[in-house]
Amino acid sequence: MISAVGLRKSFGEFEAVKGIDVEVRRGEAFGFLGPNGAGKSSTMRMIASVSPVTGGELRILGMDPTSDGPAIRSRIGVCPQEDTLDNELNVFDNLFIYGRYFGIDKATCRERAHELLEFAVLTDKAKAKVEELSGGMKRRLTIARSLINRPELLLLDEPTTGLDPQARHVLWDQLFRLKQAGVTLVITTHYMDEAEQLCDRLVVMDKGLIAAQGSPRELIQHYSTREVAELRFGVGEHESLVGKVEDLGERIEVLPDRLLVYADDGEAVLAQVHERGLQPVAALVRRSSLEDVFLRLTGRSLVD
Ligand SMILES: Nc1ncnc2c1ncn2[C@@H]1O[C@H](COP(=O)(O)OP(=O)(O)OP(=O)(O)O)[C@@H](O)[C@H]1O
Repeated sequence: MISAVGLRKSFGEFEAVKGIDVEVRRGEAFGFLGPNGAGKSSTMRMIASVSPVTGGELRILGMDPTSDGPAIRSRIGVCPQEDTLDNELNVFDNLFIYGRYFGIDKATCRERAHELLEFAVLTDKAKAKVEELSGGMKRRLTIARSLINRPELLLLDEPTTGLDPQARHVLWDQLFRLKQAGVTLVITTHYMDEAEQLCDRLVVMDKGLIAAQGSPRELIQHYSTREVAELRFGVGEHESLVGKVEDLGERIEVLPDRLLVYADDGEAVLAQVHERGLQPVAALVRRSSLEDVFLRLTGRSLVD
């Protein structure tokens, strides 16, 4: 569905994407995970064929965005980071009129708009003004709108940023259903839980480059241990305690407010910590996540 080789994007002197290789296969959910400024949106805009490629090769559905932009855009759906719904129109017309832009005939537009309202659980809001919708409803409508041309490939730029946890889960369910229906999804996110929930494969992006790629499980297995013991001591004590616990794990991370000890058996680490007479203010054991992968690869946290 997408093939990028040495893909680059520059804005003047500044290189936002510094040569990345990506292959997205039909039917999968593929993620670009990375912090703000990593180059995710710049990559998505090139894939959406709305921002010119500066260097390297890019093929979308086998076509070249430089020469085949209109043909590509007619076969993909794009859900941008910011809601771009038309506040002047009601919910139904946001779908109907958008469909007309694609040259779809009125009867088909009407039929699809009704179907999509149902899919987005917004049928009873058909006549409502956009401004009356909650943030979650607006995102669902934006996704519904991006499906009006029955795209094979759907691009979603940070689909759940700014939504509360419940609204995020409803949206994930909507995306999951699309995937089951065979739509290829490409998602950018800086939420590790979103990437873990939705993506079959993902790339971790940082500073315009790909730091790692694979399935969430592969990345965690490759770059982290099974578990992590999180130890919270008094403010300013963490650095000085590293020497007392570093032999307990395969790796240690010192964060401003806690020590992370990476080991396959986190409970055994905690037992040793207590045996050594150390008394953390708080301690817990959890499974490794993509956040740990990111920390290992970049020394930074995903969400700052
Ligand atoms: N039109 C532009 N002109 C100049 N610089 C830009 C432009 N668009 C993006 N950039 C810069 O390119 C870098 C990558 O931005 P991009 O939006 O692709 O990152 P991102 O990973 O999507 O981050 P975010 O999560 O904040 O959207 C940033 O440093 C940004 O300031």
